[in-house]
Amino acid sequence: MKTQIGYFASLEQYRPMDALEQTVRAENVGFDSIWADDHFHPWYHDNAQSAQAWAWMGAALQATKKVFISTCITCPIMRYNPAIVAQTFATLRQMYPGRVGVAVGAGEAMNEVPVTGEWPSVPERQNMTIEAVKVMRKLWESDEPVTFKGEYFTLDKAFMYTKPDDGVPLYFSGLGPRGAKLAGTYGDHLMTVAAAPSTLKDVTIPKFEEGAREAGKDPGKMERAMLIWYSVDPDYDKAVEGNRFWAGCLVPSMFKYKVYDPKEVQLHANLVHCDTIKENYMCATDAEGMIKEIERFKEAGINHFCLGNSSPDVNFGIDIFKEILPAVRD
Ligand SMILES: C[C@H](OP(=O)(O)OC[C@@H](O)[C@@H](O)[C@@H](O)CN1c2cc(O)ccc2Cc2c1[nH]c(=O)[nH]c2=O)C(=O)N[C@@H](CCC(=O)N[C@@H](CCC(=O)O)C(=O)O)C(=O)O
Ligand SMILES: CCCCCC(=O)CC
Repeated sequence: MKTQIGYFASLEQYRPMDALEQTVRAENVGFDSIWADDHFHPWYHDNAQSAQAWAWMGAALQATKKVFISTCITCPIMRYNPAIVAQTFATLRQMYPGRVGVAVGAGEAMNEVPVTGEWPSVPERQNMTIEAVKVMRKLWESDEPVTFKGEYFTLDKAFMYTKPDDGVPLYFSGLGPRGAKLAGTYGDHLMTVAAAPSTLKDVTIPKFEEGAREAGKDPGKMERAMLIWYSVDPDYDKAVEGNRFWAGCLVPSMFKYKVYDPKEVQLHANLVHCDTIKENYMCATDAEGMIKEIERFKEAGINHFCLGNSSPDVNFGIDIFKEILPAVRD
C-alpha cells in the first residue's frame, strides 16, 4: 500500500483560524490528508486552545479543494452520543464526497470528565466504543429505521435521512494490545499514536492484523495510520523543545487515571526527558533529517502519517515538505 503523508492541524496548539491557514498551505504543498484533534480540554495549559473539531472541519472542507479531512480522533461514547457522531460525519461526507473520514477511540479524561463527571475503566470504555461503532454503522447502512437496545446505547426507530453515496471510512484507535486488536476487528483502518518503533512493529501492528484476520478482513488492504509530532529547526535543541507541548502524551498514566486539568497535564509534560521526546517523536534540523525520521517509522510498518507540526516556525515546518514528500512516498 502506498505511503500517505497527512498534516495534523492541531486545534489545541493553534487558534482555529491559524489551523485553517495551515491546512490550506499544507494542501498546496501536497499533503495527502488533513487531521484535527477532537478535544474539550487541551494537552497543555500555557498558550493552548481547544476549538470544537466538527465546526472547524466544515470550514476546512470548504476552504480546501480536494484533500481528505478527518478527526483524529473523536470519542463517541460519553460527551457525544454515537448517533450524533454518525449523523455529523454522514452529513459532511454527503456534502464533500470522498473527502471525509472519522476516527474513533475510547477517550481521554480531559475531554470527558469536565463535562460528564464520569470516567469508566479502560476495558469498559473500549467496550462502549465497540458498541458505539455498531450504532454508527447501523445508522449509516440501514435503509429502514433502526431499533437497538445495547448495554450502553439505545436507538428507537432511528433513521438517518442524510447519508453519503459512499460510506464514511472509519479509523479505529488502538494504543495498547487490546485496543490495537479491536481496531483490526471493528475499524476499516488502524489509527495509533507515536510510540517506540519496536512497540509498533512487535505489538501494535501484529495485534491489529490479528484482529482484522479473525474478523475475515485482509489487513494488507487496511491503512496503518499514526499521529506523531514533528519539529524541524536549524537548531536541534530548539527543534526537540518544540515538541514539548505534546510531551504529556508520553506519560501512560494520563490515559488510565482521571487527570483532566491541563495545568496538571502540563506539569507531567514538563518532566518528560528530552531523550524520550527524541525517541518517540520526530526532531530534525532539515529536510534530510525529517526524511530519516519518517523512514524510521515506515520501517516499523506505518503507511499513513498524521504529522503534527510543532516546529518553532510553523510555515517553515510546512513548506519544507515540498522537498520531503517526493522522497518518502513510494
Ligand atoms: C489506554 C489504551 O487504550 P486503547 O483503547 O488502546 O487506546 C485509547 C485511545 O484510543 C484513546 O484514549 C483515544 O481517545 C486517544 N486519542 C487519540 C488516539 C489516537 O490513536 C490518535 C489520536 C488521538 C487524539 C485524540 C484522542 N482522544 C480524544 O478524545 N481526542 C483526540 O483528539 C491502552 O493502553 N489500552 C490497553 C489496556 C490498558 C489498561 O488500562 N489496562 C488495565 C487493565 C486491563 C485488564 O487487566 O483487563 C489497567 O492497566 O488497569 C490495551 O491493551 O488496550
Ligand atoms: C498517546 C497520545 C494519545 C493522543 C493524544 C491526543 O489527544 C492528541 C491530540
